[in-house]
Amino acid sequence: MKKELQLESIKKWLPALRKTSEVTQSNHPIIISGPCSAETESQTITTCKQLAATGKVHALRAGIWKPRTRPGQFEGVGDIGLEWMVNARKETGLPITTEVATAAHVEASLKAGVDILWIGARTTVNPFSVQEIADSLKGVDIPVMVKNPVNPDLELWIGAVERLSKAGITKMAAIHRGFSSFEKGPFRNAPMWELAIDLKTRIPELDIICDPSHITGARDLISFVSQKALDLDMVGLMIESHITPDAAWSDAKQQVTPTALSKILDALIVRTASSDSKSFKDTLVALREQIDQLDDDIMHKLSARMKISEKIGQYKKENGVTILQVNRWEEIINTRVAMGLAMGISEDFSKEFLKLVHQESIQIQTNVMNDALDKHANV
Ligand SMILES: C=C(O[C@@H]1C=C(C(=O)O)C=C[C@H]1O)C(=O)O
Repeated sequence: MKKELQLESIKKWLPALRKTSEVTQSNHPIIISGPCSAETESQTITTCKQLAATGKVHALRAGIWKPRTRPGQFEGVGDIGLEWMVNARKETGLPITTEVATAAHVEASLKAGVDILWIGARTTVNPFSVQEIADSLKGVDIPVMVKNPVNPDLELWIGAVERLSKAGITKMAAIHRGFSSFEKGPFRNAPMWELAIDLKTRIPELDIICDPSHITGARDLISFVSQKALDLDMVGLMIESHITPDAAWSDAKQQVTPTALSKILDALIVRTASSDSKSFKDTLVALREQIDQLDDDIMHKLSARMKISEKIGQYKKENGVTILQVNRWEEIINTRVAMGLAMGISEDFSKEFLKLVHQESIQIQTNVMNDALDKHANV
């Protein structure tokens, strides 16, 4: 059972940032950019000025306190960096945002007049830290963005939003930066888009921004992930930029120059969440009716399959035969995957889908074998 959300009102504040740039169309993504870390005053200010000159950036970011995996790496310049950011705002007129991980960071950022705060993935993961930040923000009306936790736990992500909401923060957004995974894939952090989709479903009023820099960890892949984020109706992108990315003191591989950022943004296709065209709507309705019918068929077939599995379970019980039948299962996987491939269904999808069906089938037979009183208990 999903727990009821403990949220006060969430106000949409990100769209108002559009007026800070030349790109003001209502569906255009909100772009937040700036260096991974503020390194020197000139690096910070020059990067920010070049970003502002593109006319495509709505807010400036820079890390001042950097959580690093191992000690001995560059851990940020500390409070002095806030002054540089404030100067960057003065030079560009753009709002500034930085990451806070402790009450002391919040205090320093508020004192300096930072416009927007964000909570990083390594902080969202820890309810003590999130609560400390929430407590330090009581009575303060500042926008806060919450990155997903490093592990794929939607409840932790939602929990952080709830803690801030209970502290009275109303201007919030989520940042999707991907999830650490043991198995290394093509990206630095696995996007696991389904978690962002689940968050959007659970809290529709919470805007989501994508952070393709941290998902990819590689500048060449940023365009691809950015486009996907827009096509999943995310409202904006946070992309790291640096005047000389290869010489950056942190995350060199994923930063881009302001010029490269501008090119990435120009190439993005911005689509709208809906269309007013009558013929589009009519066609969509007709196609969705076909999907409804097919889903109806699929659900009936699944139900029929589970009923047969239940019968098999009963029969196995009477004959003292085990539930799991590996040979039969292997045969099913092999034949269905081949069938799927011939029909244009990917191997990954067929395998995942069949695994779920098998799990449920085993569960049903387990219930039969054990005469489980509660048929829904996962025993
Ligand atoms: C249904 C059976 O039991 C299990 C479930 C299977 C299925 O859902 O297709 C296949 C093999 C068994 O692991 C069976 O033995 O046929």
